[in-house]
Amino acid sequence: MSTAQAQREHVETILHSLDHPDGGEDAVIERSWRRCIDRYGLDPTAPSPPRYVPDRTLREHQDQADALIQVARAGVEQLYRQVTPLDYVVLLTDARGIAVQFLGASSAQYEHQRTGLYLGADWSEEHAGTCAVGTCIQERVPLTCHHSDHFSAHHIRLTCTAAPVFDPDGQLLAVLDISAYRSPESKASQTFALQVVKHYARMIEDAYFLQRYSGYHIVCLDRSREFVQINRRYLIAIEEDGTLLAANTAGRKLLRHHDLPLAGPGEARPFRAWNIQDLLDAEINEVLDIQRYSDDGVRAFRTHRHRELHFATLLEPKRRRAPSGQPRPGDSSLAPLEALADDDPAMRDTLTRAARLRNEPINLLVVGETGTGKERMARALHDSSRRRDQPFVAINCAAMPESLIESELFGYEPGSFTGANSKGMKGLIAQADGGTLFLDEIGDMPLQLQTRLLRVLAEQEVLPIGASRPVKVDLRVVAATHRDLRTLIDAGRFREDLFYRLNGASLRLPPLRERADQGYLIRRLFEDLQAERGESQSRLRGDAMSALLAYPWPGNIRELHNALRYALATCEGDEVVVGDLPEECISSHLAHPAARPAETPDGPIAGHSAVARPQDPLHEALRRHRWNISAVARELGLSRPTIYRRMKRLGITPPHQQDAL
Ligand SMILES: Nc1ncnc2c1ncn2[C@@H]1O[C@H](COP(=O)(O)OP(=O)(O)OP(=O)(O)O)[C@@H](O)[C@H]1O
Repeated sequence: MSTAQAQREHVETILHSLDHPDGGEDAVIERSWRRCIDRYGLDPTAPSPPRYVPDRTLREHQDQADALIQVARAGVEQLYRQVTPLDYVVLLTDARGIAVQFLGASSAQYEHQRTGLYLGADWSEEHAGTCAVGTCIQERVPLTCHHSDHFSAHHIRLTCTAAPVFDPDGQLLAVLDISAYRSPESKASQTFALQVVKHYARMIEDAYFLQRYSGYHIVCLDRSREFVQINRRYLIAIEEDGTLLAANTAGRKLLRHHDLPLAGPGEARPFRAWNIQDLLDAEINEVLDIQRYSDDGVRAFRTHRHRELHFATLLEPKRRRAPSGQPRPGDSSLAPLEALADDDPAMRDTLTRAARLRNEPINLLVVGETGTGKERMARALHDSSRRRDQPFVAINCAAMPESLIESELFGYEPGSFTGANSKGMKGLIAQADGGTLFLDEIGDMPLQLQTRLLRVLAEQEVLPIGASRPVKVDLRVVAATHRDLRTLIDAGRFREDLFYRLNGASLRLPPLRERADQGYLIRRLFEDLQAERGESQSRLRGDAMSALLAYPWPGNIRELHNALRYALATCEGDEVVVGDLPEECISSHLAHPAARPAETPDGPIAGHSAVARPQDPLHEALRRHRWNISAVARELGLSRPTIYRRMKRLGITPPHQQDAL
């Protein structure tokens, strides 16, 4: 049959089946065809060239799926090795159907790209019509979309089999797909493909689950004693007291079967409402001590509800906060990165990525608001990397006068321009040879220098001003910006090709106001300042700490740093108390935490004005205590002379003295 004839027949089949739905075994496909017509308004006869997202969008999708891609890598490669002799390619898409990982024979790259079986292709049903990935996303089930199951007549030579990968909350995370251009006519020929893809999707899902809950006890259950150690069918993560935290897909089914419905999409009951003892007829100690009380690390328990026999093993928690890029236990080289944060989830994700990337031969872009610690991150990356004994050279592209940037960066030969040093100068880029070049505020680099920098990065060599021969350099570049480089690119102020060179991967730093580990940062900054002042006696009293924690910090860690520096400089003795903090922190402490003075976005901390306003905290406290200086001193933790000094500085005169003036 000719292709045109096959396509015509295909369209007729679709239209006929929509008029006479039989709800048979291909009900999933029929539902999808109906969506294509009714919901997306697609036409099966219309040409449907593959749709690719732009490179930068692909990179965003890959960044978002990074944790999964890393975990899935070994599984995807293993699957590819199994199916490549049968001429399949392997795709991993995110939950929106964008292919974020692809493995296929490079000799057929043109065909892959033409068909859309390639990185960056959009296989959502809305765009591609009925297809394995898109329909799997809609239906949330493994399926094969074979030949004319595809909605578009242009896809009918393909056979594609996909299975969903769910995250521990039951949300769709990704879709794993294998596809081939040639296959037997019968759909039954793909039964084995379906089993294989389901198997690998489950392996990836479980690996992701184990990694995400590696800081907790994980109970592994199976109906067979022999298999529980190797199969680990049901995985349930629990707290020390048995509270249920999460379960893999099979585990969630098991719990539902025992009338313990868990919060998944659309389910109301929160996970933490249950305890492992609601499922198993066992004391929590018996579960946590499985290893101790059995020879082979396996114990049998019955379920409460159906008295079913299950065999259990237990995975012990690993250290909770270690970035997963940690190569071997006890590796102290990660300490500089580890020190940047405590238990803030966004920072932990960034640090995990940073740990993984620290020795990769790619350039990194650190993004975040002003003062969120971008330079600190660049330094920590350097100190954690194999380049740590080589130079770290930091350049602020915004602070350097434009006329100097070129010579500072690239250096110059003796006598190459008027005013130049007669001995010539080694540029900063060459000084960073072997180490890390940190380019801060890269968005402010003039366009003409961007072109030269691009050449340095592409060729790994630098041409000093006035020199005829370039000098080889071995660089790892970490660039940072608080600007949206994409907007600058669109405005023609930043070179897109340079952006891609610099953005081998990006690391995002959250603003201070969103960080959950503010207490940790305060303690660290306080210690740093003490070290800077060469002292170690001072301590931060509880009320000062509470005031700092309650203060609604904006995005900038530098403001917090300045507040502590001010407090250490003005405190009496070796204790910083709430009254030593800048006025606005005291004010916020005394009033409601939300009553925040007007912000000065990038400037220094406001509020050190020499003239007291009636709403100034000291003024307020004095009025509240009816000008009883001892009471105010007690509340602010300051001595009476300090209160008097501050009153003088702020020009505050008690009412009873005003008459005397
Ligand atoms: N994780 C951290 N732990 C302790 N101090 C930090 C941390 N991150 C930043 N700081 C401190 O906050 C201040 C600002 O940090 P840094 O200069 O690295 O920020 P930045 O984002 O590069 O700033 P800018 O946008 O102005 O260039 C510095 O005083 C730094 O020491």
